[in-house]
Amino acid sequence: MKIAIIGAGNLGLSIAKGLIVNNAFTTLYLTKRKIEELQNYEEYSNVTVTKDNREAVQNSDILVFAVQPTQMERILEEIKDQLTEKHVLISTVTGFKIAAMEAIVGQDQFIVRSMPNTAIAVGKSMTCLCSNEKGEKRIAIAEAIFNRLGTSIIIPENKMQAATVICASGVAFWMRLIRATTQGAVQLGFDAKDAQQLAMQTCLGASSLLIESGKHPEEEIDKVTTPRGCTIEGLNEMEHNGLSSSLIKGIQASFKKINTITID
Ligand SMILES: NC(=O)C1=CN([C@@H]2O[C@H](COP(=O)(O)OP(=O)(O)OC[C@H]3O[C@@H](n4cnc5c(N)ncnc54)[C@H](O)[C@@H]3O)[C@@H](O)[C@H]2O)C=CC1
Ligand SMILES: O=C(O)[C@@H]1CCC=N1
Repeated sequence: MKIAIIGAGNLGLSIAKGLIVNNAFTTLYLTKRKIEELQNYEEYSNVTVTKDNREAVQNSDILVFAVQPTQMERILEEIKDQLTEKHVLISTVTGFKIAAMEAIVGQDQFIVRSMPNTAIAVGKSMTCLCSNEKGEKRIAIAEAIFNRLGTSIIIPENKMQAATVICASGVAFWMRLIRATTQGAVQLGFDAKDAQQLAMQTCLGASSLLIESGKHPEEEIDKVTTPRGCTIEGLNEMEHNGLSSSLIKGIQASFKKINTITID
């Protein structure tokens, strides 16, 4: 596959790392305004680093757009006359709807909207996908890419905003929970390194239990909470202080914010 990542910033480079580690491309173009920051990638013989989006589009089939929402319109305008039947456009751009892309490049393009997360760098992204009508014929290509770099599901476009919060912002939410657990472990006497390892691996174990068993979290919680034991004591104290409520309110705030970020 000849892939171009238009906008090799935080997410674009995470995708590039995942593609490189998994050897999942024939050629890879990385574009960015300040390409000096991408020097490390020039050592790969099949990776090209350039400021020239048009060169990247001309020499690639799969175009992954990973620019800020306010940059997307200009970039689509810049490359639209180069699009041919070989191209599949995969946008990761938050809040930028398929109709807005079609308004610029036309409906007769294979358009996929995706919402991956930065765990794509280590092949563990939860990615949500949807497409325009024409894109339905090639969404399988996007699925193949994202399944190689994690797990993907196809959802209706009207759920992409929610998917952004849960999957993309979600990485930051879980990181903060791991960080807070680490701080607690340090207070209980572990050094910082051990504390983080305990927090990370316990998080991975909890998640793996659910993924492999298909069970509800409360069923697993019941197995841990000894009556009158320390776990229920801690859990109830957390809930009295608003743990679940705080998370849910944060998710709502994040969701509402997306309505404004293409306008700022
Ligand atoms: N960071 C994340 O975890 C996620 C981000 N997203 C979305 O992906 C998009 C990118 O996000 P980030 O990587 O965080 O942003 P970023 O700001 O780190 O990356 C954007 C990149 O685009 C480059 N760029 C700007 N104008 C350009 C142009 N004309 N041609 C080529 N490159 C250009 C910038 O130099 C920058 O490196 C955003 O729309 C964001 O909402 C979606 C899911 C997760
Ligand atoms: O924070 C943001 O706006 C972007 C979208 C999801 C992750 N990062």
